[in-house]
Amino acid sequence: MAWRNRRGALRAILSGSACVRPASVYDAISIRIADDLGFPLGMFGGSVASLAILGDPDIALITLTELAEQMRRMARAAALPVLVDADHGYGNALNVRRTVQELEAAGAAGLTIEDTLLPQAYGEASPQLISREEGLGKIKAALDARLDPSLVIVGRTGACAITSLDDAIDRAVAYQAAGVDALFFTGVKTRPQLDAIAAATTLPIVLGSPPAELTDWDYLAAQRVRIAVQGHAPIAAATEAVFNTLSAIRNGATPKQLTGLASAELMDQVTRADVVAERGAHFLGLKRS
Ligand SMILES: O=C([O-])CC(=O)C(=O)O
Ligand SMILES: [Mg+2]
Repeated sequence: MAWRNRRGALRAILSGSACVRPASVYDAISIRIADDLGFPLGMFGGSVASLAILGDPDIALITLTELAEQMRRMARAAALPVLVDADHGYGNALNVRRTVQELEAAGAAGLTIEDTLLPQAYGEASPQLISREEGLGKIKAALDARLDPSLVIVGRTGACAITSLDDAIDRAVAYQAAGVDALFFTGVKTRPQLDAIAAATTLPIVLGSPPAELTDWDYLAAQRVRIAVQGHAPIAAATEAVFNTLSAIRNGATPKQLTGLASAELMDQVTRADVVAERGAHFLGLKRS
């Protein structure tokens, strides 16, 4: 089955020896561009899902149905494997099971479940974690829900930035023992922190948007970091482009005066115009121009 190939490709990254920098993807066009540019992996962040679908910041207003539908659209548009940020799994451990089922059916190659308390708690300005026990229950539920054993389940902890490095390691060791395929850490700031994490665990590591001190890919690879997320610049670039284009039009520019637009060739490429024309000829009796 085609999904299995994508999941196999993500597994090959995790079991390889290099540190991959995924493309931040969020819709059908962005995943096709990432695929055409030769990225080996797409990352569908919860923050960009919120932006692309709701135009909202990353505050857990998005629903599982909306996330899964967007993943389905991307999986249809390109075969690039996608690692989905499934946040806290959209509820408790039983909701996590449902989240895994929906994202698996939508064609995700893998997904991450994190231990951040979401949505934000009443009266708490700074992020909180759920307990280690509840986090572990969610991870076990995620593993239990998987029908295709090749679907990659990543246990993610934000403890480094919220509680402590020791807590992050403690949680990761528990997720590892439960059987996750990889460990995702956010908030790791220094080499000694990463060294300690790598020494205490054995699974492949995913790092969320690492700081400058952690951008030597060979060093990261040597610490078993297989995926280093690079933020989500493409949707910011797209927002700037739409803003500039609409500003110019609003200020009186004619279509010919606009700059920074995709060429006709690029638009044909992202819409797979050749393939569509081929199908039109085969199935609809259309003459190719
Ligand atoms: O997935 C990432 O790169 C970080 C994250 O949690 C998000 O953007 O929602
Ligand atoms: Mg997120």
